[in-house]
Amino acid sequence: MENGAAKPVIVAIDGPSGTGKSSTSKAVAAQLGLSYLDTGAQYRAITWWMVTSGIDIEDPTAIAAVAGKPEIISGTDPAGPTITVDGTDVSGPIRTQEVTSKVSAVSAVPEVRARITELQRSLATSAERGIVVEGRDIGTTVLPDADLKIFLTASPEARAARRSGELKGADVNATREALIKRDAADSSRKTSPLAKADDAVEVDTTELTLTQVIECVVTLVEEKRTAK
Ligand SMILES: Nc1ncnc2c1ncn2[C@@H]1O[C@H](COP(=O)(O)OP(=O)(O)O)[C@@H](O)[C@H]1O
Ligand SMILES: Nc1ccn([C@@H]2O[C@H](COP(=O)(O)OP(=O)(O)O)[C@@H](O)[C@H]2O)c(=O)n1
Repeated sequence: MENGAAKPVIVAIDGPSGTGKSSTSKAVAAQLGLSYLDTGAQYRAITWWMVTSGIDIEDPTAIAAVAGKPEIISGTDPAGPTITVDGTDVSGPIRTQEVTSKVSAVSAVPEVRARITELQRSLATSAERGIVVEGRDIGTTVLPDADLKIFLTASPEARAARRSGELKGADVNATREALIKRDAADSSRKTSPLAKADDAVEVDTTELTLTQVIECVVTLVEEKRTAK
């Protein structure tokens, strides 16, 4: 490191849907001058490609056979994260209900995970000042040596209320059921399930404001940096 610049810091933030991973990670990265990676967006992007390419989502063998085909590129600036598939901006299309309902099946396929995990590790090691990476298996599998691991949780009711607030007109009960179903699929898959790493700090965000969660994580990162 030249001129005593801080060593890169790697932060892993995992947890189920609607716990605040994306909003927290983006804000923490922006505040600390770090890169930011939304790994869910990568799984959504490969799912979007499978759907638009006519691949049968119910057929893991068919998914595995083409998992290496699409080129997925993530831009890691927290002020404007980007995601493209074969050069096409897919930041909008990856958020549709169709992709959301199919992403767990696609991301359970080991060949898909191997491919995306490789991309994630490469982005993490090339981030000059460090990176905040958010997902489901970052602390357990993708970056087991991360400097700091956070596992965010919140009650299903709070998570559903947050999510249906984003999706105009969405029914809270239907959103809650869909979240619970996706969490169950993500937690029970064989390869790299959603799980808290043994050395992760668990933060229950149910009763916290987003600002409080961001402050809590920034403080934990600063503590780790000082100790490094
Ligand atoms: N602690 C919080 N309190 C209230 N709303 C929150 C909190 N954290 C996040 N949110 C809101 O909940 C929604 C989902 O947050 P997001 O960061 O996308 O979660 P995740 O990435 O875990 O799915 C967003 O609209 C966000 O602004
Ligand atoms: N590290 C990760 C991140 C996401 N995923 C998958 O991608 C899906 C979408 O992730 P996301 O973070 O965009 O989901 P939301 O919490 O934003 O709804 C998850 O439900 C998982 O199936 C994964 O398997 N591993």
